[in-house]
Amino acid sequence: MADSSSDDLPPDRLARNLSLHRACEVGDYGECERLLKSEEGADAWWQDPDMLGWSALHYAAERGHTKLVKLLLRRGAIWNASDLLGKTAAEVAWSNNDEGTYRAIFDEGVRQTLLLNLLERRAEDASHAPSTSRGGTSVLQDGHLTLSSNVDSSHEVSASNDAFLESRLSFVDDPSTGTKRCLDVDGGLVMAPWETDIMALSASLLCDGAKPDCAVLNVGFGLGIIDELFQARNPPPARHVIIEAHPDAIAHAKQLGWDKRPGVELIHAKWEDALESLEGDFDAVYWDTYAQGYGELRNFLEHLPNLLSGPEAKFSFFHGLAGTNPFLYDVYTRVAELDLKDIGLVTDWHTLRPTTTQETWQGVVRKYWQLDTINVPVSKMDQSLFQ
Ligand SMILES: C[S@@+](CC[C@H](N)C(=O)[O-])C[C@H]1O[C@@H](n2cnc3c(N)ncnc32)[C@H](O)[C@@H]1O
Repeated sequence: MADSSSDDLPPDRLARNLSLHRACEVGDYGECERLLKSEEGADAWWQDPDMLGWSALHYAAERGHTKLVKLLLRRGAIWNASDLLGKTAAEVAWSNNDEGTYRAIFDEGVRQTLLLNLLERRAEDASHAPSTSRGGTSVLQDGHLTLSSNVDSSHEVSASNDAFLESRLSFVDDPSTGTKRCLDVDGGLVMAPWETDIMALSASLLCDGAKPDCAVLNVGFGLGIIDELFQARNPPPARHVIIEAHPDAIAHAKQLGWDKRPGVELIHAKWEDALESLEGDFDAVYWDTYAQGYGELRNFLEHLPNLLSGPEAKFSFFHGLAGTNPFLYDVYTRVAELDLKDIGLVTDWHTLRPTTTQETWQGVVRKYWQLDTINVPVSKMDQSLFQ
């Protein structure tokens, strides 16, 4: 929630903010316009700490006043502000089956996120903000989306790719399957067997129908689950490149013999560095790293056109961005789709209902996945560009 307790506000401003909330509740568009217009007006972003942290947007969304929702968004309402229970206005609309209002907030979220991504890319050289997707709170801390959260994970290694790569990993028994899982130094789950179904779907979306002597690139070894799935194909890929940056993950891969498998090239480097010298015409490319967020995925996309072998080549990635909040997850799905379109790729989303149990999260610092279904993408060059 925005940091503004009622005690901090002068009484007249507090009164105007409360009036705005009441006007939003009853759908008085004219009164809202009046309150928001004047220089001394109400704050569209203000959240009432005495009312569960609701904002004017929550009230307007709850009552289905779509036109008012749009007005508030134009006048500074925060599209992804959550109340004290963690609910955004869009989720309130969704729970009322109000698709129109949900859509209005969703569109604004996509617009703002794309804009922020663009600005961030321009400012990239000046400051490279740390970000998280896997491992960190699903509430992103990278400036793309800032939703208040009770969990402060900024001190954890998953908040910075460099800090993560300098810290130790442990490969330990997974309590739900007995096979291995990989944890970071803070107990963040880097990779675990519950994701095997997701990896299997991704591998089959990428490789079904590929030519027998295909070339695949996997970024991020983790437990090597998707790599095993690529190798299990008949015949296995003629060329199988794995880029992995963490020394402990490389050691684990070597222990499993990945450095000696025929056709496999195990590259110990950050993908950001490895791609500079990687010769590649890949038929399938998969991206799944850790302690990186949407900004890094977007940077990776810029390399994709050079990596893909041609119109039939495919790309996929682990979409865990905002994996604890269905609304933000939807926004990221759309933003990724638009960014992929920007580089000439068309994306199909396949949904999967992953199975997790209580044991999946035993001994783990945070449950980074809490949604019922995951969106698994497969992208291919827009065929209409070749006609
Ligand atoms: C979630 S795991 C990948 C899991 C894998 N898909 C599997 O099936 O087991 C993420 C991996 O990405 C690696 N990684 C993190 N940052 C990286 C970077 N900048 N470049 C390359 N690999 C990176 C981590 O060390 C980790 O091994």
